[in-house]
Amino acid sequence: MPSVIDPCALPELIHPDDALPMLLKQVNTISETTTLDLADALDFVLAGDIQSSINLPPFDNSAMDGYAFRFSDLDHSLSITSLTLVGTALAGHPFSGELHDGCCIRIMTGAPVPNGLDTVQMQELTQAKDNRISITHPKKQGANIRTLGEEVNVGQTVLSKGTRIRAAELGVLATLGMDKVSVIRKLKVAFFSTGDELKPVGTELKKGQIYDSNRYSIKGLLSKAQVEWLDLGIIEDCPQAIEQAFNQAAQQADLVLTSGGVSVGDADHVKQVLDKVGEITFWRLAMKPGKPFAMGKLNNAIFCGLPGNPVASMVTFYQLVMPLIEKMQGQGQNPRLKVQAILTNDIRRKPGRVEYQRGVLTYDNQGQLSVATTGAQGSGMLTSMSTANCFIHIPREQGQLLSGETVIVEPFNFVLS
Ligand SMILES: Nc1nc2c(c(=O)[nH]1)N[C@H]1C(S)=C(S)[C@@H](COP(=O)(O)OP(=O)(O)OC[C@H]3O[C@@H](n4cnc5c(N)ncnc54)[C@H](O)[C@@H]3O)O[C@H]1N2
Ligand code: MOO
Repeated sequence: MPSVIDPCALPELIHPDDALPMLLKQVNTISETTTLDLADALDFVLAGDIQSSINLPPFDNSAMDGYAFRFSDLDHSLSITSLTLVGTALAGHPFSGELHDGCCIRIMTGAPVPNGLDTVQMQELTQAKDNRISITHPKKQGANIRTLGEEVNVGQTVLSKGTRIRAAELGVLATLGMDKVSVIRKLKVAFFSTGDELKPVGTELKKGQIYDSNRYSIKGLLSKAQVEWLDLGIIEDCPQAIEQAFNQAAQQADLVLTSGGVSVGDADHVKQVLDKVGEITFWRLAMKPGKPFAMGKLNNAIFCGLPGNPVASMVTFYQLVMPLIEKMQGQGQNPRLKVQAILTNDIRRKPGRVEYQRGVLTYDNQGQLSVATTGAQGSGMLTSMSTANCFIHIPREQGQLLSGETVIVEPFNFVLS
């Protein structure tokens, strides 16, 4: 029984592992699709399965620069056979001459292997003298040939609905010869910061004011998530102004994100306004940072209220909003990689909330994964996110941790890197 509990860990707080399915249950995938030129499709999500209309490779071709011949023409009582050179095949320029017994052709990587020849030997294992080529025997018939359809057959499903088109998928679609692709339209996300203390960058600060950093980190995250975003700026701590911004955001977006004003302070109006003009699905999670995270609905839009503390807003975006965006965009959930690592410093903490400490994960020359925290973990210290390459996941009931203990680490994926 732990002696001291985190005073912020009220019993009614929802475990983030329970919050995520609740959150995902509230959202549907966008049904509208659009057809794009392949060149414009990067980072969109496929609206349907992709079946190949061709075989890959479309013809037998050489995997090496060398010589093509019939395996049966080799004298298998020897280890080297001399064959007669009768022509050349280059990529894009097939050989079209006669092939008699005991002949070979010079062939380059990617060139079609003529009907009747069945094996290629790489140039380095051959010797050319005039039109005679001495070939060191390959181990087997068919060596160094990439055969028709060995990767993909006509009609085969190559990519599934819900796949995000990354560089590799763009290339795969091009390999299939597709110039157009049907995708799910981009999610529209509106966001604003709340807080009378917030000033835009490029202006001068008066006493008590700070710069609005959250709109920038959230914009960065939204850009990585490949959504269409609408920045509604900084909204003052005034219920009427927040209500007006909510209405504007909900008219234009599928998802409305705010930062700040979701805790219990006298100027924290976001939750009350949401309660008035929309509906609250849940509020306050047993997570650190990120406790006051709120989720709800604003007319047809989904609402997520991120806490104002800059690290809390990024952590809740990554842990909760990102999976929600993935679902709304029709993408399968990206499984988050988690690994075990040896902690190299003590962590003092009280049980009560799941914690996402910022860490630096390293792989040492003994083949060991080690992790150190980035230092002070205040949820206002955004430099801790910038220094980190991973989260150290600490379970709700865990008390302090000592150097040398094994911890679970979640390396940042492309959204945070
Ligand atoms: N009595 C309690 N106080 C607090 C609690 C609590 O449970 N009881 N929770 C704490 C936790 S945990 C968090 S996280 C914060 C979150 O509060 P809010 O979401 O209401 O955020 P604000 O009060 O508006 O701001 C918190 C903090 O962050 C700064 N901030 C806000 N917006 C931005 C921005 N866009 N860019 C940069 N920095 C921002 C703001 O100035 C405050 O310092 O509440 C705790 N309090
Ligand atoms: O722990 Mo709060 O959730 O970020 O400061």
